[in-house]
Parts: sequence; structure tokens; C-alpha cells
Amino acid sequence: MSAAIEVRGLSKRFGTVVALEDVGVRVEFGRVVGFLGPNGAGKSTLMRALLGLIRPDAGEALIAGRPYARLYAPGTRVGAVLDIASAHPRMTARAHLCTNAALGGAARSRVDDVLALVGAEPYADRRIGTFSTGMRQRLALATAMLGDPDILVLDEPSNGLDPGGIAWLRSFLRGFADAGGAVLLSSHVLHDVQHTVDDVTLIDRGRTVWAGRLEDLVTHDAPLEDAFLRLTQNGGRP
Ligand SMILES: Nc1ncnc2c1ncn2[C@@H]1O[C@H](COP(=O)(O)OP(=O)(O)OP(=O)(O)O)[C@@H](O)[C@H]1O
Repeated sequence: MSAAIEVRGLSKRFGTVVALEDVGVRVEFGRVVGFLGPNGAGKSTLMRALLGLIRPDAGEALIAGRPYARLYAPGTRVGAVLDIASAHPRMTARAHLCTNAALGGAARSRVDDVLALVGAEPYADRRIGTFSTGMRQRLALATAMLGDPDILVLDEPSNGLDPGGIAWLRSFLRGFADAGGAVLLSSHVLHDVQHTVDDVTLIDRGRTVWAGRLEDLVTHDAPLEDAFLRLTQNGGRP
């Protein structure tokens, strides 16, 4: 069986900026992979290439063995949270979800399911323009889950979530993977990542600096943050 996500040899330049140079990442079903790196390391660029939003200069990015553009009913295979600002501010959360359900071919009944799933029912009928960052994150995740996908690609999904929201997201992702799903997750909240992921791919300035199982990177007396600071240039500091 194909891996849920398989990225090999991905390279991408923007003008003179090398965003990615020969980067790979693999996510098996049943696993949560932390895709980590300092600001500007190339994480969002790889995720965007994986979802067919930008064209890489070299390499391939496959979801369940196919490029995103060749997936049949992609919303039922992969859900993504990339840009939480993309929803229309004058729409209510419910209207946004109904529109996305119709566009993606999901049943209307999924709207109530995903609102309940992310705990967004109390503000389902409010305009998105009035939402806090955490409310937007929950709505973005609800949108990603509309098609009931078995693969999730999440760019900093805990950004703006309160402690209860972060704990909820952690257990949601664990349950999702334990039920056979696959998650590629970027985050800067390393103590949370350490309790969420099975595997880590760490990149710095567009290049892979470490990839493998979390337990091979982190020990009891050396948390993930220590490994991150040791392996990345200046530990991400300017
Ligand atoms: N559309 C673009 N045009 C020009 N440069 C870009 C573009 N998108 C990304 N870059 C550059 O590519 C590099 C990688 O950016 P990217 O957003 O992938 O990093 P990131 O790891 O997601 O960072 P962060 O943790 O800050 O979100 C950066 O130098 C960024 O400025």
C-alpha cells in the first residue's frame, strides 16, 4: 500500500530564495508526523506543493500514491488547514461550511457533524469576521473534516487555540491516527508537538536536518526543544 503522504526530492526557489532543496517527508497511515523548522524554513511551501497550490521545480509530492491533482474526490481523501484567513468575513461559520460542503460534494448533514466535532456550535451562526484566532482555527479544521478524509495536512493548527483547545486538538489528532488516519503537522509549540507526534522531520533553510522517530530524537532529560535548538542554525534566532 502507498504511504499516506510521500514527498521526495522536493526543490522550490522563489527568485533567488531557495525555499526547499531536495526535501522529503513520509507519513504512514496511523502516524502523526511533526514537520518542524524555524521561521522561513520551507514548511508551508512543502505543504502548498503537496496540495497542488504551487508547482515545485523538482521532485514529487504524492497523497495516497498520486499527485493531489489526480486524486478522485480529493476532499474525501485529504483535509488541509493552511490559511485560516481565507473564509469570507461576512459569512457565518455555518454558511461557510454549507458552501464548502456543496463545492466538495459532502452531505449537508456533515456540517452539523463537523461543527460538533470541533466544538464550534456556540458560534456557528455568527459572522466569521467577528471570530477570534482560535475560533477561526476550529472553523478551518471543521472545513478540512467536511469530506471525512483519512489524511490531514495542518499548518500550525494550534495557533491561537486556548489551553483547552490545544489539549482537545492533541487528543483529536491521536484518535484520528489511531483510527488509521495520517497527519502531517507543522507547529512551533514544541512541548505540545512532543506529546502529539510519532515521527519528526526537521528542516532548516530549505534542507532536511533530521528525520525519524520522535523517540530517537528526544530523551527524558533532553526535550524536543533542545534537539531543535541543537540541530537548527542559531536555533531559529535571528
Ligand atoms: N510566494 C512566495 N514568494 C517569494 N518567497 C516566498 C514565497 N513563499 C515563500 N517564500 C519564501 O520561502 C521561504 C520559505 O517560506 P515558508 O513560508 O515555506 O516557511 P515556513 O517554514 O512555513 O515559515 P513559518 O514558520 O514562518 O511559517 C521563506 O524565505 C519565504 O520568504
